[in-house]
Amino acid sequence: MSDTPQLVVHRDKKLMAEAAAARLITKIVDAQASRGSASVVLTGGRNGNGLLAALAASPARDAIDWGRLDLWWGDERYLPEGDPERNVTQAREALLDAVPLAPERVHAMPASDGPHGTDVEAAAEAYARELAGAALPENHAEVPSFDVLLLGVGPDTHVASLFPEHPGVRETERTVIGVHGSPKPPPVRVSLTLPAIRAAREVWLLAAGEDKANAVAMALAGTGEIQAPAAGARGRSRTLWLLDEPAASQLPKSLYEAH
Ligand SMILES: O=C1O[C@H](COP(=O)(O)O)[C@@H](O)[C@H](O)[C@H]1O
Repeated sequence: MSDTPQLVVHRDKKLMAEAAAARLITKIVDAQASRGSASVVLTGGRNGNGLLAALAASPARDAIDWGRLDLWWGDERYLPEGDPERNVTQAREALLDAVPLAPERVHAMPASDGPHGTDVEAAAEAYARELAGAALPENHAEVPSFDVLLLGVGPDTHVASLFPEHPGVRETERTVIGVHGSPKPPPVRVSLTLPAIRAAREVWLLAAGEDKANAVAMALAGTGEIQAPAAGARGRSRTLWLLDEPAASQLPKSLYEAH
């Protein structure tokens, strides 16, 4: 596990999204070149969707072999298929509908009008089975060895749908959970847990805007993961925080160099 997070701070959120998109394209192309395919876990939220929109606008997106990319989600709002608040709906609008993905490699989390109906626990178990089925024996884990797992950081330090002091952030066994009573609407969600997140090779945390400054400072100042879930999101080989200057404004300047 990479214990020391790396920080990259960009001038503003547009540059941050463009630079993160360029970084992700390179990472996917490299993984496809060395392992034949790549796997990325997408996040919802403003910064995750900003990255996807920047990727859609980049001419370099054609360097990716879209048919050899697996997409997973870190969390989902448990709503009907096509609901505009679902993370997958927003990702489709930002990027996925514009690129030639293999449909069987787009692993959206279940919807509330799907086979599990309102039973979000059954939906979480089904997604956990799908992840376990995709894990290779050499991964020695219940989830695939994701190349990059993206996480938007909420103003309260939540990542995926793991909220401060909420039961989900204490989960140590399961890889996917149903979330009830989320402090941020909608109240019912599906989320990867911290153990599943920590199986990724690289975890990239995205935060832009002054409303994220306190959360970023808390998570990077040694606050525990129960109080600040973002502090518990670490990759096996790298943990990278991608910020804009307003989001980094409460960090000591000695921690980073602005780009
Ligand atoms: O609800 C969610 O919020 C977070 C952060 O969103 P943001 O708009 O404050 O950047 C996101 O990471 C998560 O996937 C999403 O479901």
